[in-house]
Amino acid sequence: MSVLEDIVAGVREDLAEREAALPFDELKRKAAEAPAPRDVMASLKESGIGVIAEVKRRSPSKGELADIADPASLAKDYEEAGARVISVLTEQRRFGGSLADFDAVRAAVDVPLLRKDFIVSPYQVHEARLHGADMVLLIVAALEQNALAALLDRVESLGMTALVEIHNAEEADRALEVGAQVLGVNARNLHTLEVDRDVFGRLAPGLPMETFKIAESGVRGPGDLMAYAGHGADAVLVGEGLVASGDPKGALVKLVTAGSHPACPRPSR
Ligand SMILES: O=C(O)c1ccccc1NCC(=O)[C@H](O)[C@H](O)COP(=O)(O)O
Repeated sequence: MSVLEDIVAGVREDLAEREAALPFDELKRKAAEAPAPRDVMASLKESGIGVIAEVKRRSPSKGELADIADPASLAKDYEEAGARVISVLTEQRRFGGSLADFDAVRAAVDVPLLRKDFIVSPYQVHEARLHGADMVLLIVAALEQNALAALLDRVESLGMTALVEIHNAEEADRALEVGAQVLGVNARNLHTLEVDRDVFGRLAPGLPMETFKIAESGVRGPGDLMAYAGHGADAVLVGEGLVASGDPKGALVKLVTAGSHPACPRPSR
């Protein structure tokens, strides 16, 4: 079983428990009453290279990353430092995240929030909405094509933005076929868990100019952000480089400053 299959199997087990506790129809009814989603693209398209800052406790590749006693306080630091979007991992078994973390962050900040999880069912999309998500991650490698199309449609029909994650040209084709407009190129190989920052530079030239391109994983400092920007990234998504830095707010300020510096390459549209 690959790492991804293993994670998804656990996600499905946990999901079954939540579905038993709160039936889908009831969840949908409640989610429909949630405040409207924020405009993620308006935030991401502000000038410069935006930073999506992640609340990430641990990971399959690195184990324990940071003891985040107060995710709300971390998120406030991210907001003050200029995060365009805050990503909150809600997968429990391998990342130590939770919907409780998401709720704490939602209550603390006003910036758009990304629910970062392994989404395999419409239930999780409505659940994200119920908890105040504005953006939802869809990982192409974790989904059959029909499911990818249906989930993308579901996310958009609820007024949220889908971040469609790809790792290679075949996944890029699949994402484009279903009409994805916001593409996350993840440098982390889901089989080996190794990070290869060159993946973005290899894939980006083949992606339509009008798509919004987010470089995910491997940003450890301003140099990595600048390099991704040089290859056409519109934004970067950063977890470990912030939470394991010892000074997440300071580390994010450095990235945000680099992303808005006149010397930082800008995507040409
Ligand atoms: O982070 C992992 O080890 C991992 C393993 C398997 C699937 C996904 C994984 N990470 C999810 C992410 O996409 C990252 O949290 C995100 O891109 C930030 O990466 P980083 O800045 O390198 O922490």
